[in-house]
Amino acid sequence: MAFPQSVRLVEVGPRDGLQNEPTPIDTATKLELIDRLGSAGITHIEAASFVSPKWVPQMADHREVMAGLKRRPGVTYAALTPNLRGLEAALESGVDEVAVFGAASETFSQKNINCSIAESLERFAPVIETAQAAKVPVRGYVSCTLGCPYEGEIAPEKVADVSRTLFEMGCYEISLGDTVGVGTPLKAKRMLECVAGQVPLEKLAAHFHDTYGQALANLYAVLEEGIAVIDSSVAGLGGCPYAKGAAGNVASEDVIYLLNGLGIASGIDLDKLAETGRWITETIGRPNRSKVGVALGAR
Ligand SMILES: CC(C)(COP(=O)([O-])OP(=O)([O-])OC[C@H]1O[C@@H](n2cnc3c(N)ncnc32)[C@H](O)[C@@H]1OP(=O)([O-])[O-])[C@@H](O)C(=O)NCCC(=O)NCCSC(=O)C[C@@](C)(O)CC(=O)[O-]
Repeated sequence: MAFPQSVRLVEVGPRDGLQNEPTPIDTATKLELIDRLGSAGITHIEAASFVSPKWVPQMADHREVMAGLKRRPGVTYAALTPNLRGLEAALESGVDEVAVFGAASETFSQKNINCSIAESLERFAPVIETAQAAKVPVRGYVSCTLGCPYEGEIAPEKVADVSRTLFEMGCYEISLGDTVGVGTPLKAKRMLECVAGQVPLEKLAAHFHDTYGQALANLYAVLEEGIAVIDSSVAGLGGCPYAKGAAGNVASEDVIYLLNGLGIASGIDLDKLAETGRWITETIGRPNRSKVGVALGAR
């Protein structure tokens, strides 16, 4: 395979990036972040998560976030919906797209959504059907594709199995999560090859965390295989509440710098994005984990 000509960036900072923050972040800050990301040219933003506020308190203002969006034409505002209750609330809030999130690890599934993989798929079936009836596209996440914080190694065949099931159930795209950021390039390539044997490559996305500093190298490996959708988080914000020690997603700024160097189009203004990364990290008092963002800020 060859590199894709263009990549669609799915910005998950307002959701994955903020969901694990220990101190409350006000809705106005989340809304300004989303607006700035849109102004930098990002066309796909995961804005909220309709999960239980007992499980993830930081996402409790999902309705207020959706209601307060300054919607930009051409931008998709998406949200996570783990069950029918979350979906119904998301649809009432006018969401453009929803996502169900499963795992390739039984233990992670239990810790994250309190059910087995099989039970999660049963739970997602009516979510997908109802969303489709409302003409709202559904994305499917698979966590722990390159390793699990509880079980260690995960067989690529297991990842392929869950991915195929979600795809056949009606998810239009499957996002492959290296939830704990333990992957390395060859492993990422092999996992992708295995999954692409079951789900068309153009329906797959890479969602890599950067705990071990391998995320950009892993992305390069899967870009070479033709992956054309990448999830990332501005300033590398984030971490999963149910994957202790996991760092944030690969930083969006670093991904765009890599893509620019490869001549792969993204339509994103790197300077505006980097400025947004510096603004949000200063506002919430977090280190900026984008090397590109820090370097551009120092010029
Ligand atoms: C799925 C559940 C709800 C099951 O949780 P449960 O306890 O099994 O379900 P339940 O039906 O018994 O509900 C428990 C409580 O939550 C309420 N509840 C139930 N559903 C909702 C809802 N939709 N919205 C608001 N409230 C809800 C429900 O009413 C009840 O409240 P109580 O009666 O105790 O007062 C729970 O486990 C949960 O919310 N988990 C979310 C975990 C999460 O958000 N994790 C982070 C996102 S995944 C991720 O980051 C990975 C990803 C996607 O980025 C990819 C990667 O990197 O790998």
